[in-house]
Amino acid sequence: MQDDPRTHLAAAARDFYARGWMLGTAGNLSARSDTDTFWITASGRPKDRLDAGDFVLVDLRGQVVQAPPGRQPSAEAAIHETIYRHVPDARVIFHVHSIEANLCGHFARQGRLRLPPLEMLKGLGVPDAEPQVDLPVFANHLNVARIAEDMDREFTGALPRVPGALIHLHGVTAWGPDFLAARHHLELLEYCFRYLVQAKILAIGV
Ligand SMILES: CSCCC(=O)C(=O)COP(=O)(O)O
Ligand SMILES: [Zn+2]
Repeated sequence: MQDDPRTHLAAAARDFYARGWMLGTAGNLSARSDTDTFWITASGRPKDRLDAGDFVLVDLRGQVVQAPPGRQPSAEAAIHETIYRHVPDARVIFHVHSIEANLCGHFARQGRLRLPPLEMLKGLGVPDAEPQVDLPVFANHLNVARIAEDMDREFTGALPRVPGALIHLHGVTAWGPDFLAARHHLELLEYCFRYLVQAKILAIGV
């Protein structure tokens, strides 16, 4: 049970809820199970109290493989599928709704958010001395399939240099090869967002 991905996902959700990133059932988390399937949070569940009955096993074509009674996969499972199909080393995906991520969408230009050139970017796999790195920003759509299609098109051209993406006025998604790396990537992106918001308030050019 200790190594059940659902245990790790529930613990991550409690942590993110406590940080104010998954309030009011917002967000969804997933982890690859084997080559073709992943566990994802069921839709509409409170993220501070998930248990094994709050996860659905789906395959990379969106088919439900195993679901507890009355549970549907996250409405945003198609976004997770798209990332798993394109990013071979993504095995854990965290999607959360923080205030700072949503404010930073307003700083994006032409579907890109320039990240601040901080030392912290090394933790996102950018070791450059003077980094100029953009995070992809996707339009939000009521029809989640459209977001996934936009992401599929973009990632078919090139994968983002950092393991994450923003959906405007919605939230951020970060991924990694394991639970710890995915959490670090999410924390580092959220740190960048807080920095950008503070820099704007202080009128510091980034
Ligand atoms: C109140 S959050 C609105 C839906 C959303 O964006 C989200 O992340 C949660 O959707 P889910 O179906 O995974 O519960
Ligand atoms: Zn969402």
